Amino acid sequence: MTELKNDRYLRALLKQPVDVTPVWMMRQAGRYLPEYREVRAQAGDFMSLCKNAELACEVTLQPLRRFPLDAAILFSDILTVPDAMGLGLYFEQGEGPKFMHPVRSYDAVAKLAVPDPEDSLRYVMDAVRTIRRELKGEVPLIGFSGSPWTLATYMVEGGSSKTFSVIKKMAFAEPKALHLLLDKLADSVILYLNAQIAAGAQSVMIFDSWGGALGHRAYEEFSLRYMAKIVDGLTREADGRRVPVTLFTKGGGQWLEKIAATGCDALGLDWTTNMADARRRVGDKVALQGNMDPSMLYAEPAQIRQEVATILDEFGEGSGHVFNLGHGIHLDVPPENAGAFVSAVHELSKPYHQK
Ligand SMILES: Cc1c2[nH]c(c1CCC(=O)O)Cc1[nH]c(c(CCC(=O)O)c1C)Cc1[nH]c(c(CCC(=O)O)c1C)Cc1[nH]c(c(C)c1CCC(=O)O)C2
Repeated sequence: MTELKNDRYLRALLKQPVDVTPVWMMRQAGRYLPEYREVRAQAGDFMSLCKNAELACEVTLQPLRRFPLDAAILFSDILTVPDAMGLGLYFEQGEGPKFMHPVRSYDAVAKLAVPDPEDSLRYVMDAVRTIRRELKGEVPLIGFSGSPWTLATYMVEGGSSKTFSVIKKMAFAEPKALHLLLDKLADSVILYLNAQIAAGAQSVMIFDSWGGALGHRAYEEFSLRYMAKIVDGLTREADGRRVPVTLFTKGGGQWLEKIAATGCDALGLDWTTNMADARRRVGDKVALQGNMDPSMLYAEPAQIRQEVATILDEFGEGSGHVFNLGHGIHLDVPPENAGAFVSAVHELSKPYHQK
């Protein structure tokens, strides 16, 4: 195995000393980069890009050529898992992801099988292996998955939703069906992430993008419980190093203590949470990732720099902070502004690591 040249992202997740605060951006590979749009056009559609290991590797590396990011994230999607379960994923222009066969009854859930990651999801593992090889130890590679609840929202609703009325109806009128679905998804995600780790992912992140749509008791019952099951089932060491796990519930600020108690290594924060409060509440247990509002990247570089300075100051001295946006980068952000963000984190964070 090639030695890792820059490991500050992994070190910060384990709260080990670093020289500067590491930074990466959710959705750092994507449509805001002209070079991505070019490769995407070459591939045809988005899923063909995900299924081509060489092209998926190419777009993973694109943002790293432009900016001194401290981690690469696998180019893929959370919806590969339900697709492998046979739901027929497709993307409608301008409307986001859709499923041909949504799952809406106990019987439909009972028929779903847990996918073998080295079979129907082999293209993802091939992408991980290719990216690891091409990274040549420059920075660590992050693998990822959706949370069972977030995956289930797409599978039951049939696509994106604003109200989540179909899945909430299932949650409260037919809870047995939803629990069976969430349990199968948790098993699928454990196999999927462990296969990514075996293929070379050095850290994994679980995106619970829609956990914040649940009430506080429902969040524990339908989302947190299944993420905890996944944390318990994950391989936590590879190549003689710990494989840190980050849980990100968007809109989950009120549940930080409970999320930290799952045994994960780090929490992803969106921009609605104050970093100083978060550190006070859970900073002795877990590292924190986040949390600039992605819309701040529309501002002038000087203002972006000021916002970075404020968030660094909120976190304060010492390790345990991975800088990021509070959610994915918007597709119409000028790439130069993303560059100003990344440089600001490295330049302004030095004094916080000098003890
Ligand atoms: C909810 C969710 C999805 N996918 C994902 C989530 C969880 C994170 C979040 O909350 O944003 C996760 C995801 N999707 C993608 C990544 C790649 C890695 C990265 O750079 O962070 C990751 C980590 C690529 C992508 N996934 C998608 C794109 C755009 C595809 C394109 O090129 O047209 C990319 C770069 C497609 C996708 N896939 C999904 C949506 C809502 C969309 C956007 C649809 C649209 O805007 O048309 C589902």
